[in-house]
Amino acid sequence: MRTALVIGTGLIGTSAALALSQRGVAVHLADHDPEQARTAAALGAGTDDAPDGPVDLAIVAAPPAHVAAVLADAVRRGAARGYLDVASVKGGPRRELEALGLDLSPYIGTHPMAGREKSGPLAATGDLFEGRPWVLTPTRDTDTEVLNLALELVSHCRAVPVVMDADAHDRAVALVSHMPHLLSSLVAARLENAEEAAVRLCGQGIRDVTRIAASDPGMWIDILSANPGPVADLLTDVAADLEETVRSLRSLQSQHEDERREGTSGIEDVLRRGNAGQVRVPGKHGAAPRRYEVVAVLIDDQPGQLARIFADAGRAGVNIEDVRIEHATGQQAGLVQLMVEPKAAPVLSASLRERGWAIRQ
Ligand SMILES: NC(=O)c1ccc[n+]([C@@H]2O[C@H](COP(=O)([O-])OP(=O)(O)OC[C@H]3O[C@@H](n4cnc5c(N)ncnc54)[C@H](O)[C@@H]3O)[C@@H](O)[C@H]2O)c1
Ligand SMILES: O=C(O)C(=O)C[C@]1(C(=O)O)C=C[C@@H](O)C=C1
Repeated sequence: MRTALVIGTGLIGTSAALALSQRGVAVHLADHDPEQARTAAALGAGTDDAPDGPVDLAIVAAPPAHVAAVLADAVRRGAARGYLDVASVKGGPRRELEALGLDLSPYIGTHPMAGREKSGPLAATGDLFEGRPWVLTPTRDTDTEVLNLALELVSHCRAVPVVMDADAHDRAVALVSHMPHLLSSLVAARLENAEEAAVRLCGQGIRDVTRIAASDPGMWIDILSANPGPVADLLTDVAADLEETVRSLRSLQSQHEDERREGTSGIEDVLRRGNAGQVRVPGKHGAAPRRYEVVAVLIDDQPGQLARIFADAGRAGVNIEDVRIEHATGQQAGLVQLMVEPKAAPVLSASLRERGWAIRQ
């Protein structure tokens, strides 16, 4: 692929454009808000000048409700040799396109399983998709050339291609993305009118559970409107689990020992099922989940601290597999948790301690 046109230069469009530009593809940027395309261009994602003729690949990264219209317009203009979209839902946009009666052979629906709770080009990064699944939904009618262009895009973004049927994709993301998003919003919503004395105690647990609740409601209304059935089915099951959990908790308040025992076993069941589900969440680059040891380091909230820790870990010959930062409420300090292979944990702790870092157990 030599040339690409990204239509919709927000978080996802600009992230893909940055990755393509970094791999030498000439990227043109377009958005119904020209300011967004200008910002993406200023970030080095490409040019906001219109291409002279058809590009190799047009990437539509507009909100799901606009995808079919934007794609249809691009196809009618003959903007590219191949077309794809990156919307979080796949069945609805495809059916809308079919209803428009277009030849869909130069089109493939795709969905990168990476994102952020922030929108717009300023939130974009060229490495957003690295190691993440990127779903491709070819049909019998999809041109091989278009499938290859999509695979090239996925490879330039260093993502992992996963081929799926559009409706199977929508059922899968209902489970791993859409239902969890609503649950995150519901948990965060409990904080809206909570007492300040409680809110200021927020630790890492609630931060982990509520990060995605900060996302743009407009985008998520689009996503959920295009996949309401599967999400409602899952939430019905969650609601039944919640009722059962409430019953167990009420039993724990009982005067009778056997009822309390039943309550304990109900709660234990929920927690154990949670453990069993959590270990199935894939690890880095889609590999089997790994257990890492945590080396916790207390840092001052000052510029350059993280870079120094990483450099010191490098000097100790230790690869950091993952990292988490907990900010201490009301203090200029934070706890950095470095996840490393179990063998490397004592080596890293000793080496960082030697270099003056405060290690916490
Ligand atoms: N945010 C995520 O985590 C995520 C992850 C994977 C896929 N997606 C999908 O990627 C797409 C873009 O999402 P985003 O998070 O980048 O949103 P965003 O709000 O950051 O960007 C969307 C951009 O599309 C532009 N736009 C809106 N209507 C348009 C139109 N008719 N023509 C041209 N441009 C138009 C907006 O001006 C904006 O710049 C959506 O379809 C979304 O479902 C999002
Ligand atoms: O990490 C996030 O912020 C996301 O919300 C990303 C996420 C997800 O649920 O994993 C959200 C929607 C997209 O369609 C794909 C990815």
